[in-house]
Amino acid sequence: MISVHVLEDGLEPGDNSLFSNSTMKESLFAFIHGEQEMGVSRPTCIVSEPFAPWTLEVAQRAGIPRVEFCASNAMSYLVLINLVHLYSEGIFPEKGSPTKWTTENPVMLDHIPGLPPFRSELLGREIRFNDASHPFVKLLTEIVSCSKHSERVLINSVIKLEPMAFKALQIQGVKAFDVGPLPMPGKEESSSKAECISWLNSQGDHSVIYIAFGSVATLSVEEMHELASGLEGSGCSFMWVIRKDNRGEKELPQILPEGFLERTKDRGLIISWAPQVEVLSHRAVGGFLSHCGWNSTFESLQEGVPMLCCPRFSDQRINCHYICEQWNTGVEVMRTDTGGLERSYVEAGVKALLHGEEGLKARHNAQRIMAITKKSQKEGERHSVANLQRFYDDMRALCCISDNP
Ligand SMILES: O=c1ccn([C@@H]2O[C@H](COP(=O)(O)OP(=O)(O)O[C@H]3O[C@H](CO)[C@@H](O)[C@H](O)[C@H]3O)[C@@H](O)[C@H]2O)c(=O)[nH]1
Repeated sequence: MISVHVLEDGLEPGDNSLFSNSTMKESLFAFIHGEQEMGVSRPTCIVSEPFAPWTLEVAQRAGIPRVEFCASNAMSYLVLINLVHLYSEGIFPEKGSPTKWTTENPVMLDHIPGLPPFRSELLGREIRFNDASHPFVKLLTEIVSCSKHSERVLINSVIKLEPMAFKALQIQGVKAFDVGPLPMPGKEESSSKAECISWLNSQGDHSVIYIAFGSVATLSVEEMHELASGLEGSGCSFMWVIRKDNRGEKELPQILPEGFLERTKDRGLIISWAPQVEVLSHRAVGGFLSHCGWNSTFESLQEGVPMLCCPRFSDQRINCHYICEQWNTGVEVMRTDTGGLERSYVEAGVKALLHGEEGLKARHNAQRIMAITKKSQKEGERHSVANLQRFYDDMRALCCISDNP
């Protein structure tokens, strides 16, 4: 049974200072201490997000282990804990000096022990730093140090999908456990479920492109226009999630090209939140245009749906690399020189995925991976469940907790 306790964080609404916060530190310690006093349900460990290194100090004060949970995959975790090392190798140009590498002119990085060389552009612009005093670099240094003190790292992935990254973690001494895929909690607006499914029921097999950018990434109005025009030009049916927070106070006609809704009303459905897993498992869905968030990537693989990749930031480039180059379960939308969306590229990508040779191959590979996932589930011994149990047993042993305290 899971019981949820809400702790005081001392933050103003909208303040996301998760990384270091003394109120949270004290609240968490007081909570653990209180539970320990009561004895019956004393915590065995702290399971912490890597980006909250302050939880290590709380765990040490409470005398319990800290374990990390990585909501993304093993490769992303590996990159995270090696970034400071990459910075110190000088792979990022000094301010003012000519760029050593760019997206257009990538170089191969071979600095991560245990990992084959990978293309530099997998590391997005937002994490390319050359200044050791930058707050992000300082945070990373703390993350790396805490990671070394973590008993285990639970990763929301499966080893069969990324054996090399798990191997590299092992080589680097990280005790990584694959515990994915973990189910995602539903969201309130799933009341659109009946509408979505009934609309999909009226569409042909594999004829619909589903478009969603997860819960964080947003598109500018210009990008919305390019995406909409590309969809229109493709002539394909589409289901498009435009979150309320991505349109603010504006109504749909204000953020989409003039007349777009009217012209596409017979073949398009726009909603503010979809029952994504149900949508992906529907026979009518032929492809998923996605930002490549890890959960979306995983869900698409589990349902055998090929992807049209449009990564935005963070681990999404790594996920896109897996999709397009390792598993071959999708294709990437071409970008403009400045990295933006362009209608003709969107149109070409949608057509290629739904009707082209590349799309057919991607679907075939996605279905092959889906079959592997389903098979291992059927065998009843889901590796991840076994790993979670093993982790739990280990933590209990570490804390010397018996069943009858
Ligand atoms: O209309 C929608 C849109 C999304 N989802 C669900 O929301 C989740 C979205 O997760 P994900 O694809 O991982 O995207 P984000 O929510 O943006 O995830 C953040 O966290 C991920 C895990 O760390 C990272 O991989 C991403 O880069 C980061 O943006 C998935 O389970 C979807 O099924 C819905 O149910 N309905």
